[in-house]
Amino acid sequence: MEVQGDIRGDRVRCDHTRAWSALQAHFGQAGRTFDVRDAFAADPGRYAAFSQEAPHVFADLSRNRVDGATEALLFALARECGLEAYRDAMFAGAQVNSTEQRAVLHHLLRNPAVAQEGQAQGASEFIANAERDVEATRSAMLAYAESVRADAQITDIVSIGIGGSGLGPAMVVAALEDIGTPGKRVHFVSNVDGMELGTVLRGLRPQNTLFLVASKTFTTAETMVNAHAAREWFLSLGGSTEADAPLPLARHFAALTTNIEAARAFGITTTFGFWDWVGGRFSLWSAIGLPIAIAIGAEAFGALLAGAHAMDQHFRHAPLERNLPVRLGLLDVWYRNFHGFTSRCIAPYSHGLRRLSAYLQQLEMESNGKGVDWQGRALPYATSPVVWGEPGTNGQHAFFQMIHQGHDVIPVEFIVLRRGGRDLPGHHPRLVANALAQAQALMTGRHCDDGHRHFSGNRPSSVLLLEQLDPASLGALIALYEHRVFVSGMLWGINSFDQWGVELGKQLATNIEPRLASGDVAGLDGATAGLLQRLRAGPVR
Ligand SMILES: O=P(O)(O)OC[C@H]1O[C@H](O)[C@H](O)[C@@H](O)[C@@H]1O
Repeated sequence: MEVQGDIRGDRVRCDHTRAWSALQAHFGQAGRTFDVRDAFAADPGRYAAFSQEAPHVFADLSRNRVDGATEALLFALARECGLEAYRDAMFAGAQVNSTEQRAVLHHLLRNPAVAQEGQAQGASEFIANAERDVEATRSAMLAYAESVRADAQITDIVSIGIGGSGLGPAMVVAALEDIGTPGKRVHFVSNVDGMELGTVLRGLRPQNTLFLVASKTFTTAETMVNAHAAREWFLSLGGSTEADAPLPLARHFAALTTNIEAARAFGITTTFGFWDWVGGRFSLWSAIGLPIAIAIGAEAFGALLAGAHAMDQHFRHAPLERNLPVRLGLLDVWYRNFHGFTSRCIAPYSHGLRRLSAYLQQLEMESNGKGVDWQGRALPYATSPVVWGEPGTNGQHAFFQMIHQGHDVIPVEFIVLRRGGRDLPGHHPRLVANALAQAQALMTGRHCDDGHRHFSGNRPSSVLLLEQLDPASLGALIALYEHRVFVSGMLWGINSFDQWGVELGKQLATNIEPRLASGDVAGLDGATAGLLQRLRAGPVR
């Protein structure tokens, strides 16, 4: 298929720029000793200058260790690296996933123009074809979702998928459970540990269950093992592979995949496709989002897409200085490579967002946890921070001790909703007060001569404020994170869209599994051989 040119040659790695050297000097002179409290005292306009409006999201970045001079250098860095041209090239369909020679076009999945106008003006043939495919698949998938919602016989939907084929839908369905369809339970199964699927199946009846097998490749070992086990369960309880039988497999299984042939070979006739230009961790907007569409309906799914599209437009068109994904991505580089902060804590003050950290771990760490640049050269600097977290206020009673008083500085991202989900009097104000208090405590600290009670302060945090947790806000929030990862990954000179680092372990597991039965330890390292022999002292089954 024809795609736009390969623009790798236009990239400049961050450490090969003048701005990088200038930032190093700036860090030595001012960055290392920067105190946010002094910055507020010196600049009454600081809150406004470091606030950023974006679609559905308002960000307060004022409690970070940056000032105008720092940001000016970071914007210069972005420009020298060629961020704007690279961003535009991604949107135009260039093969920014260079190690797999693939375009990166998940944004097309949420572009309403694809449905309204068909082919965009001036789009390449490749993009025009992709847009047609998107529209056809989206209509079919949403019609199917509505038919499942209207089907009173189906009470339980079991989505089997892992990584990008599980985390996004599971996170979104949890976040939007308030608008979930009554009478439909959506379950997610990822782990190859039979405890997970077994526990879900225990409460189900085959005639009331729809299985969705979600796998981009339709080869992922965990998903295939679980899908085959689900199939066995279904057939053992009266299901049949015959189309005209009373309980046909074809009616109770659907597949979401780029590998339609493999799904058909499995016996699944209802399939919804997507394409190699949708990375797994960017795929919840595609057919992989079918469990979401069943849970919340086609209209709300459309609102999720529209929120993400609004953020796409902001990222494409806002000047760098007022561009929220850009400002956050640059902050990530500043913290990781100059301050040397190794992790970032995600603290959503929202029970609905309880799976957000897990989702972001894949999005950020699988995208940017790389050690070589796009040409395969070893990088002399760190890339992705560790991303972790738990919803507030739970985290406060667990690990916030370390964030307030531990040796490491850990920037925190507070996610706060103006309006809470359920109207239980008093809960939401208390939740919000806690988020604001934590951010305040981290920054201001509190002097005490007793070292145990001393809070050093000057601990950075950001606040992302949403009106409420609705589909549009959630779509915008997720797209914000996607683009932020693009920005920092671009500056670091890495390919944010491959994941070669997951391959070796998969291959070794394939080699080890038969050895658990045979006991053959030939050629294994001492530790693996020792553990294998110990495990064989009793049956592993
Ligand atoms: O959707 P699948 O092909 O089943 O892949 C599921 C997941 O497994 C892979 O190993 C990758 O690490 C992920 O990026 C991917 O999302």
